[in-house]
Amino acid sequence: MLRSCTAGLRSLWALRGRREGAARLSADLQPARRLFSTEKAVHKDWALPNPSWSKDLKLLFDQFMKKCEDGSWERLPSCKHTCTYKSEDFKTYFLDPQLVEGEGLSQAQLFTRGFEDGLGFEYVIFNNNDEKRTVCLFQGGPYLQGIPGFLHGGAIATMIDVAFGSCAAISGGAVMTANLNINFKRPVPLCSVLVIHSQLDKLEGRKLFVSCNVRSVDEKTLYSEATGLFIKLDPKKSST
Ligand SMILES: CCCCCCCCCCCCCCCC(=O)SCCNC(=O)CCNC(=O)[C@H](O)C(C)(C)COP(=O)(O)OP(=O)(O)OC[C@H]1O[C@@H](n2cnc3c(N)ncnc32)[C@H](O)[C@@H]1OP(=O)(O)O
Repeated sequence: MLRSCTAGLRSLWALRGRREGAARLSADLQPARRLFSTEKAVHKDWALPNPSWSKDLKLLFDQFMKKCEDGSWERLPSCKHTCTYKSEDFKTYFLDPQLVEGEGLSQAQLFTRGFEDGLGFEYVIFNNNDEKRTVCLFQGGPYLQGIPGFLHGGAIATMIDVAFGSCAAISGGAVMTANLNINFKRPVPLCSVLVIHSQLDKLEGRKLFVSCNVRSVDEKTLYSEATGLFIKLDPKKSST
């Protein structure tokens, strides 16, 4: 497995630079764009297949895109730079403009999108609004290694947080993680594809309780289970 990962690494480096092409604006993005209302049309969407995606990831992606056809599911676009966090919604809560658009932040980018193709976090999230749940398809690349040959627990936690964040934001708007609890049940082989099923369990005032399980592509292996608490930011409170 590691050998194929290393071989993949060589071809991945060859792909450097390809991702900075023109923005892809396809019709299937339109429903999800409602969440990202302040996004400029020029931002590239990273939650789309690239040559580093494994056959398994592409297959699952296609299956979920089919589910989007009747409108029950939607694919969430993903930006590398600030379109999510610089949204007007978040500015409301961070009254000090330095925090969201200070000069020192010109290089800021979303942590999970900061790697070259295939080396770090490759993922896409699909949302089912009626059922208040999301499915995140995630391929963890070689730069996310923890113990040799396996994904770092922090990388898994990060992906769970992102999946939870999306699930909670759909119901709560501008939310932040207050608590995460993860049970790591099996080590995850590096470069494998994971399916993270998240759901909103309870909404209690500003508190959104979410849970998820992390499984293999064939759903037979349960790698992790987690719960989280997200808090809808209160416009009357400044978070600074
Ligand atoms: C519209 C835009 C869409 C955008 C589309 C986004 C797509 C998304 C994709 C990316 C997704 C990335 C996902 C990364 C997400 C982070 O990485 S966020 C960064 C990590 N988190 C933080 O830094 C948060 C730090 N903590 C804080 O700032 C504050 O504690 C919080 C969470 C904002 C809450 O503060 P607060 O608003 O003052 O709330 P507070 O009154 O203290 O508590 C409210 C209630 O929650 C309870 N509570 C608060 N904290 C806890 C806790 N830890 N445990 C238990 N209960 C708690 C309180 O007891 C209280 O309960 P009640 O008394 O109401 O019953």
